[in-house]
Amino acid sequence: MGEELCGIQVNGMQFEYEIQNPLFFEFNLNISPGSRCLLVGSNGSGKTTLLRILAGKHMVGGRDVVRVLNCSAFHDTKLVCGGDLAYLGESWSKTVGSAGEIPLQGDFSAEHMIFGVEGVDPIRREKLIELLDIDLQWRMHKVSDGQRRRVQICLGLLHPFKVLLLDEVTVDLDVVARMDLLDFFKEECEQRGATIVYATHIFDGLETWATDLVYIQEGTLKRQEKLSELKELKGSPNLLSVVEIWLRSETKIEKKIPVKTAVQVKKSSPFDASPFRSSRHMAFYR
Ligand SMILES: Nc1ncnc2c1ncn2[C@@H]1O[C@H](COP(=O)(O)OP(=O)(O)OP(=O)(O)O)[C@@H](O)[C@H]1O
Repeated sequence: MGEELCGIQVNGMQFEYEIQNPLFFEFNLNISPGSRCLLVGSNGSGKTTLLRILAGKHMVGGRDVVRVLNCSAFHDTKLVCGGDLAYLGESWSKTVGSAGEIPLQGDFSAEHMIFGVEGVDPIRREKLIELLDIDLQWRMHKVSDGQRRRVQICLGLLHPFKVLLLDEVTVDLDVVARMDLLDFFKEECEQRGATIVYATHIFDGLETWATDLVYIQEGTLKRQEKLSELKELKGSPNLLSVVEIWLRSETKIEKKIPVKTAVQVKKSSPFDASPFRSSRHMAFYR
């Protein structure tokens, strides 16, 4: 199969953060090229984890399990290095000891960062700077969250991606920037055949933007449909109300995990490994 015919395929994927409790088990997904696919699900359903796996940030199974553009998302590093696979997710941050993740606020100018990326088409760069209304003199330690986010998005889009994975990136943007960006993404799919997977809880304007929808619950694929064929959308005011009904009617999923995978663990108190176990340690958090 030629690369251009491939989008994203996941075949029998298993992934767990905790060995006795896989988040994804025998998970399959097929996203065709040129789609603008919304990834929906409640908090903790696995959207970010799935996008990070598709972005090659976790090694999951062998080379055949997670395929993007007919390459292994994790093993074929040329996907990301060459710019074909782009991921825009969590905001720039760094981990600082006990403070955890804090926003990265070095004194860099927007110009320094954007023009520091090599091999970029200057016309595409100008277009993105204008689209995102970026002032090249912005210093990253003195701008608002939304302004910093615009620079991050610009950097992520400088190379003409073939597959773009978006994790709630428009959340800090004002309504104009968000709508302009969505129009740009639509253009990229229609003109270049790019594929986009977009995880979000904000559905405004997405009924006409998206072509496909994937709904997951607790790591299980519940629905995958063309938006134009989504029956519920015909009888509902908007996508928000359709998704709201799905999420409100969720019931616990029992995963059929083979006994040898479901390692039996000794019953222990949830506080055994907790930093809050000792009241002496709690003093740090007062
Ligand atoms: N680093 C981690 N270690 C252990 N468990 C994790 C880790 N990250 C996520 N999880 C768990 O995996 C599950 C899926 O999390 P994930 O962040 O993928 O969900 P999500 O659908 O993106 O949620 P949200 O809508 O809140 O962003 C959650 O139950 C979460 O607690």
